[in-house]
Amino acid sequence: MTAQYDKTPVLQTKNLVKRYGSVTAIDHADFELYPGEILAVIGDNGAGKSSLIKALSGALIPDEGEILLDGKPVHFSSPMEARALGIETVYQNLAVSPALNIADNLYLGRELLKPGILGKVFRMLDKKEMERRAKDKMTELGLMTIQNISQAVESLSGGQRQGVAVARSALFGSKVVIMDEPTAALGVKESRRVLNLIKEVRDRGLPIILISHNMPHVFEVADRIHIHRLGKRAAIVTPQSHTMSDAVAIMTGAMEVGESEGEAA
Ligand SMILES: Nc1ncnc2c1ncn2[C@@H]1O[C@H](COP(=O)(O)OP(=O)(O)OP(=O)(O)O)[C@@H](O)[C@H]1O
Repeated sequence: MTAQYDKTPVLQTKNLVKRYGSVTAIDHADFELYPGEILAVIGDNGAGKSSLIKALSGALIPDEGEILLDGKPVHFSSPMEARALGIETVYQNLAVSPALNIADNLYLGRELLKPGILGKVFRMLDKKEMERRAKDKMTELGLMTIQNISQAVESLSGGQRQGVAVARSALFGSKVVIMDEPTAALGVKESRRVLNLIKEVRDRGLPIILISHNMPHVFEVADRIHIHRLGKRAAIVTPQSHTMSDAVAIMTGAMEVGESEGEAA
């Protein structure tokens, strides 16, 4: 799926504000994610990226401003509420349970149950169906180098674990997948796999917000790059319009991007 910038943004903020005492972590921030794109969010430490992403994933309640999903205002008071509307987040510290197997991890907290014989009270886990669907999703994403769906996650490499977390987000995220530093803890080869996986998820129709400090990774996979500075968007650039050093200069305030260039926030 190619990016559709003429459509209504899938996820958007208008004038979003979050203050912690005297610190304004989100300062009237505007943000747009369009269908079919990988949007990278970059910024210096403390620029407010995490706060913005937390607001979009329901982990933080903003003080002011609006969040719109498919053009309609939404109010999340917990990550569960955002998830219920199709916004899945893959956190940096990987919410996978090492002792459980791959299929169980994919369905953790959202287990499938067998139709109840004794009504809804004593329903059993539908292990077979969970394994079947997990296998389908892992195969679809090209992740079935992981041989056995009932393999414990603790026996997987860091990249494979990240793959399980990404597969889970692709399985349940019906609107948006947010990935927070997905390659931060990975080696070169494993990062490559995860980057390919991110592109695969985008190509299958789910837009992605990628938060990363890794400029080469950002410039490799992003369709657009949202540069955050001092609590709000400083610019939108693309890997074609700007270099990595331009992006760093915009992040630090050494370069300003003017409206006339048509790329400014
Ligand atoms: N829970 C909190 N309480 C008080 N201040 C906070 C809290 N969370 C964030 N901040 C402050 O808000 C500002 C933005 O922080 P945030 O973590 O969103 O930035 P970031 O761009 O994600 O940084 P990093 O790249 O270092 O993770 C910082 O000044 C930070 O100290």
